[in-house]
Amino acid sequence: MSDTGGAVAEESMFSMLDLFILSGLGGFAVYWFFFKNKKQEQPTFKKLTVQPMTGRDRDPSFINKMKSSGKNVIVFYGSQTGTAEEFAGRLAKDAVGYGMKGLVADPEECDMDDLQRLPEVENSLAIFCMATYGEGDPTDNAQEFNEWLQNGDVSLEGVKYAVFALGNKTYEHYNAMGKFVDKKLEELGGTRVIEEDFVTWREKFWPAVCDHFGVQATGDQVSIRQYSLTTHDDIPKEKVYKGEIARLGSFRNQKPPFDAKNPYLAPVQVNRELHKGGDRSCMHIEFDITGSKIRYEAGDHVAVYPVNDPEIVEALGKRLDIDLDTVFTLTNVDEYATEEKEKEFLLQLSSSTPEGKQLYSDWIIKDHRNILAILEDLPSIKPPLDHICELLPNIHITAVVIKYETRTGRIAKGVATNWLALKKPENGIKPTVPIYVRKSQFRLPFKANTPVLMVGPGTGLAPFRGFIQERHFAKKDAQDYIYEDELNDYVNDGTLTKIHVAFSRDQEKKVYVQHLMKENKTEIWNLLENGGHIYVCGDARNMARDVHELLENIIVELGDMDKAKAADYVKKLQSKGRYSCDVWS
Ligand SMILES: Cc1cc2nc3c(=O)[nH]c(=O)nc-3n(C[C@H](O)[C@H](O)[C@H](O)COP(=O)(O)O)c2cc1C
Repeated sequence: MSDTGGAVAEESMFSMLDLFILSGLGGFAVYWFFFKNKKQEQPTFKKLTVQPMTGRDRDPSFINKMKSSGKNVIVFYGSQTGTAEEFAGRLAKDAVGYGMKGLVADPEECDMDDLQRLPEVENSLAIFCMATYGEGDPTDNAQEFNEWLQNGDVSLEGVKYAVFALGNKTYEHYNAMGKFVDKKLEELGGTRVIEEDFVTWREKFWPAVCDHFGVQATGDQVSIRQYSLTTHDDIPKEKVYKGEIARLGSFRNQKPPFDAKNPYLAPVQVNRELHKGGDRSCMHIEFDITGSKIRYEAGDHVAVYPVNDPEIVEALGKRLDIDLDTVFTLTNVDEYATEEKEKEFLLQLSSSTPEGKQLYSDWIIKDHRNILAILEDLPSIKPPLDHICELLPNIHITAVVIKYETRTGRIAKGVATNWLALKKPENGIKPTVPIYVRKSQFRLPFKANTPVLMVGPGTGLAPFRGFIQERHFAKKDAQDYIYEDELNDYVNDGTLTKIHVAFSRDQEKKVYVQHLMKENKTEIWNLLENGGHIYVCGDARNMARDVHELLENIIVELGDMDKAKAADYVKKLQSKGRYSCDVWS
């Protein structure tokens, strides 16, 4: 196979769709690689069930685990918000259709030195589903693996691997982590190659595995669903998970250290509106972390685990005739659609053909159909409850309350923000929210008097408040002018030299940060030449790109350089930590 270039796609609702049938969907920008050597040996193919390896049955030797459970495919994931983890689960399940046995593993819970021993398992294959964050950084659970690869003093001779990278094209360091893992594994001994979006990738992947091992697929159209429902009415309430992330009872019995798998139930101290009118809402929320031993530094990220809108959950239960208090465990199922037409439609929707991708983009993405909307519009579809639970959307954090009308006339609401909006302290009672803190590279320069330029439209202002407060301590139109009084105070006391505000939502005069930067180009150039730092926070898709382009243009004009030299100048700023971006799309 060869590298075909150009991965695709936007953020999506991938998780919902596969729900009904098939192999994945075009949804994520995916970059993948695969080995190319052909071997003749025959693997032993048996039927299997896939079990995730969790912290509870922790044996850091995944080789022992593979041997004892008879698995020959191990799928590692580097995941922050669950997408890569979900992909890993799907790939491990896929293996069934090809008579192989799959195991999902979190690199953080494994001794990665064991990778050298993979050839001890007959016909073995390691797949890596890796997401990228920040400035090409690994996810939290892949940090150690990243360092292990960087040290790179092992031989992976004989290790067959495939890397499947998850990312988003709007970021400069597109799929950096996946690319790095692939490159490193190859340097250490492995091989591969192909690059595609997930739908196409998955279709080509398993035939390629069969080809590699010189065997044939079973030919059966294996349903992706592995599990059916067994309900229980004899399990005591305290033995049932009620939203805890990993440890049963961890919400009742809170123990530090707090992290992604053990979030802290932080009391909401303040929840107030920042906009001074209009119908948009931007929340300011303060969590009390006293006594939690959580360390927060300006620039770090706070992650929140929200709960789904009870109205949607209730409607889903009703639509599927499910008692939502059911306690259940899982084992295998088949088809869900009884109407042949609806089945055909879903098959087309999830196919890798251009028409399938177009339909997906139109019917799912542009119409903003969530799980409930899909089920409402395709009445013959009856997936089991456990599958729905597996596929509920992941968490995204923003302080602007998301609510809009879709093309089908439904009101779509952001899960996290609408849930958070209700978390208001009242009469001395503070509602709690499961959170954890993720360290970031977004930091003020060490020297307190280094000049800095901070570009942060909208909620991009958030980390800068932390920065300004830090400096403040060291020193000892608009409806959406958020934190106006606070910022003016900082100008008055000299913590900030200047504030330029742009109101892009102003109907008459739309001003963007880019315009203001252009107007103040001399000031920016002087700041750069005097060792200043630039920070950009907020929208990655347009704003951060435009700002980058604009910086280069300012340098071309005032630094009297050609475009290539200016680009170089900016690269140097980045590598010296003088130009940092914390952006999202
Ligand atoms: C704050 C943030 C930063 C990101 N940075 C990058 C990046 O630098 N490069 C990239 O290719 N994708 C980037 N992404 C996209 C994610 O890698 C992508 O959404 C991925 O599917 C997330 O996988 P996960 O849910 O398993 O964590 C970023 C996403 C967020 C929310």
